[in-house]
Amino acid sequence: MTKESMPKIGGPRKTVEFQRPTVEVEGHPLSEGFPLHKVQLEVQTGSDKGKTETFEKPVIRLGADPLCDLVMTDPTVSRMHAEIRRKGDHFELIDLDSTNGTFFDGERIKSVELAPGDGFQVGRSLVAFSVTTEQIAVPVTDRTRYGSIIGQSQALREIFSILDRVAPSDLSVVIEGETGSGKELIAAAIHEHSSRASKPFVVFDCSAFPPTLLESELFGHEKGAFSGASQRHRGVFERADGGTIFFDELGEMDIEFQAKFLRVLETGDVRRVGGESSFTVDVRVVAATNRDLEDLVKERKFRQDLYYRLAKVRFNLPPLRDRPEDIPLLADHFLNILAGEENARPLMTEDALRTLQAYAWPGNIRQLRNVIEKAVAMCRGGAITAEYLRKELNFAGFPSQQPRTESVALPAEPQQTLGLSANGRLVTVGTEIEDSEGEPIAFRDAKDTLVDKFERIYLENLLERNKQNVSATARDAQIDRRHLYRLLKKHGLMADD
Ligand SMILES: Nc1ncnc2c1ncn2[C@@H]1O[C@H](COP(=O)(O)OP(=O)(O)OP(=O)(O)O)[C@@H](O)[C@H]1O
Repeated sequence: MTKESMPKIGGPRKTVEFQRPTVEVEGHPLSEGFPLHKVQLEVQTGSDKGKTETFEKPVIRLGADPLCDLVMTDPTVSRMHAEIRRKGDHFELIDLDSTNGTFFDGERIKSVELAPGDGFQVGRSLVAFSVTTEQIAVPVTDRTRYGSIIGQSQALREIFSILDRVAPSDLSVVIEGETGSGKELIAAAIHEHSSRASKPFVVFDCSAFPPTLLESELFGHEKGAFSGASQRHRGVFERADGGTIFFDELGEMDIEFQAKFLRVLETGDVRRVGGESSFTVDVRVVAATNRDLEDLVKERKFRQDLYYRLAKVRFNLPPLRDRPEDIPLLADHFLNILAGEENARPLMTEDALRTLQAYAWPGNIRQLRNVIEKAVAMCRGGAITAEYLRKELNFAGFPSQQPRTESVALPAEPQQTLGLSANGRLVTVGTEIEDSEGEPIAFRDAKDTLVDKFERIYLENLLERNKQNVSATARDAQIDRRHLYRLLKKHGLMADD
């Protein structure tokens, strides 16, 4: 390694520009506030005439029972008479087998879709239904924890604030972020903080099934529906009824299948493969992707209507290297949970912590956890030192494994280079700030170019070291094999098939 490319660990850290996470709620940036939809019910006739209440809940129950949300004294109203359910953008009025019935447009109904401005009748009382939308400013919370998600960076605290609002609603959520950055953990926390918490949370990896199997995996199949279908199979939607489905790697879902998927999301009606009739399910959807879905939509690899249906709330979860402030808390948390007994917990020196904060973490928090797990075993009861970590993180001797040098993304010194030494080669990647026309390059574009170059060099070298063995390369890089395949394809290092 040349002197120039030696990392300066423990030196003063220059300020790296804080990148706000992109958080959009129903297409509006969070900075414009959070649109909160409230349902308003006004009783217009009968003994409760004039009673007006607003609700934020996904299910509003009307009846004579004091446990109902809108409690009515009209003697023709049953104890649990009817309920209004929010289903994504829609609202449904459902009669709960009341004695005197629920009426809409003069007809007794079992269930009907309600639009703002509609009126309906429970027993003899007429009720007006409306929806109000308020823009609510979302302050950044002081909390450093949301369920089991830990972090104190401004990015995470903003996300905690929005989760506070979003989790109890039934809004579908799309989380974008690199592998290992905590997308599944956020999905699980959303479920745990919703009224669905006691119902199933089912994870479905869209990249794990070929297009031909997607339908039977998601919707189930009847016995004999196709050769090999020796039993009736309950699909993911059926198993998750009442709960939440987390669709991981959503960007990988076969485009042909997306129309069917969207139909089920819109209607809640599922038909098993080979089945004669359909049944209704009620699920909330949280999805994750490490690709930019908007780009996929532009490239016509992802349906726009499905994107709009799912991305009611969209988070961009920043990679760990962009939120080093989270590392001390995360390191402490992992030391606590991984050390077992207190006296087995090694100390972490300040220099060691700074080393962790200077490192680029291609495998994000998953990799941090793995490194600490190993350190706990190796340094049992002693100290985790910067020296140990440097060795450990340099173990493969590859570029990304080097702790970050101060020359990365330093706005004041734009022409500095990131020296990457691998297999005796010195690779220099410029952090250009101007294009060939002399026009400034946006921070994001410059960073993407640099990261692309880095990914390619890193993968080429690691593959070479592992004699092109993909499994070994994924293991050394501490990334998921499927993610590695995608990166290899992206950089043309592997044939498409
Ligand atoms: N903020 C956090 N606090 C505590 N643990 C975290 C945090 N973020 C991630 N983790 C832990 O890091 C590991 C990886 O997280 P997770 O599986 O949620 O990432 P992911 O983005 O879904 O990854 P992939 O894209 O590869 O599926 C898990 O063990 C998770 O518990």
